[in-house]
Amino acid sequence: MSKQPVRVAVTGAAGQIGYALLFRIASGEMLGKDQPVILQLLEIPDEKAQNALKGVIMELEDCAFPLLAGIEAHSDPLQAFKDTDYALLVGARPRGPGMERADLLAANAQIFTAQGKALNAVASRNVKVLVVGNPANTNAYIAMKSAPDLPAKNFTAMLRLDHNRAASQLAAKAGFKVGDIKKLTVWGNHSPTMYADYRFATVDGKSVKDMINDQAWNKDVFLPTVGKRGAAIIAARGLSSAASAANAAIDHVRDWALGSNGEWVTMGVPSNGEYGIPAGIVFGFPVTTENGEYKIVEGLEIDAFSQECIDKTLAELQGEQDGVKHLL
Ligand SMILES: NC(=O)c1ccc[n+]([C@@H]2O[C@H](COP(=O)([O-])OP(=O)(O)OC[C@H]3O[C@@H](n4cnc5c(N)ncnc54)[C@H](O)[C@@H]3O)[C@@H](O)[C@H]2O)c1
Ligand SMILES: O=C(O)C[C@H](O)C(=O)O
Repeated sequence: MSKQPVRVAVTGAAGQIGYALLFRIASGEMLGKDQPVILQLLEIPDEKAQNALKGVIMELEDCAFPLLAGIEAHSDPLQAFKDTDYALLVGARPRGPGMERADLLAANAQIFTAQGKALNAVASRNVKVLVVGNPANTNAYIAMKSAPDLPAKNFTAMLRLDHNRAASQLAAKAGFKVGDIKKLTVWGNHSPTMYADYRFATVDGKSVKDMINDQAWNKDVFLPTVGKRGAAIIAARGLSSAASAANAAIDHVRDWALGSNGEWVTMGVPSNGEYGIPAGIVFGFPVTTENGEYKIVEGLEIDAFSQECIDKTLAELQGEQDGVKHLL
């Protein structure tokens, strides 16, 4: 018997990431090749954005995806999030010329407060939320705080792009196949302060740290390369990463919904105090996923260098989250 469709809301649906994301969701790459989906797409109430969204919908129709059970276009989050099972919050206010970081935080706080409230009011009580729009961890925190009737654990931020970038850099350095790496993680904020940690990583049971055995490369090449990869792509393309970000969103939600088969993946999730991260901070952690739930991998040893890196990214996040407290 065929499955009932699930509802997937995507915000910023006419943007760059949306264009790289929607077709893959509709083809079954995110929730499985047997799972019909209804897309509930949100764009700003602006003629140009709504027209662009119409064009994207025409293209979705023209793909004749057998799993695409419906498409809706909206400009109001209360309609876009109605009964939704998944919400991918991609749309955000980009930093404009002369805009200070505090202005960016405030502009996004407004968007994610409204969207959190709308999810609280109308989404499925089990909605799984992924925030992609930057600053992703803080936006997820704002949405979570604005949705007190939904489980806090259902609000997550995207660190998977950092995780995938780290895997790829390590594979190139040590000469293994990128898909063979296990037990890699990225701690903290989706920003240049993130800490990509390969101390526990293995390939065919062998330690990646031992294979590389070069702490200077870790500190001076690997971490800055992964941390500044987004900026390097903007410099090269003149636009921020979109296909790789959409790919990471697919990976994040697929593993959350369908399970990681015991493997570690990185998700930005609200802390319950693990590793000394204050409760409620949305932080990148290693997790395993099963039956639609994630579980933070606990008990890992944190050495002095790692603690220093974790403290730095935590301090940045606390600064961001303190900066929006008065708006919540
Ligand atoms: N977490 C990550 O790893 C990661 C990676 C890459 C990009 N990003 C972020 O993702 C976001 C989207 O990137 P993009 O390249 O698609 O940008 P984009 O500017 O091409 O598209 C964003 C879209 O969101 C829409 N939008 C803005 N505010 C909205 C709102 N309140 N409701 C609904 N839609 C809204 C805009 O109209 C636009 O169409 C940016 O914030 C970017 O910095 C995050
Ligand atoms: O949009 C950006 O500022 C960069 C993006 O978060 C990325 O990591 O590629």
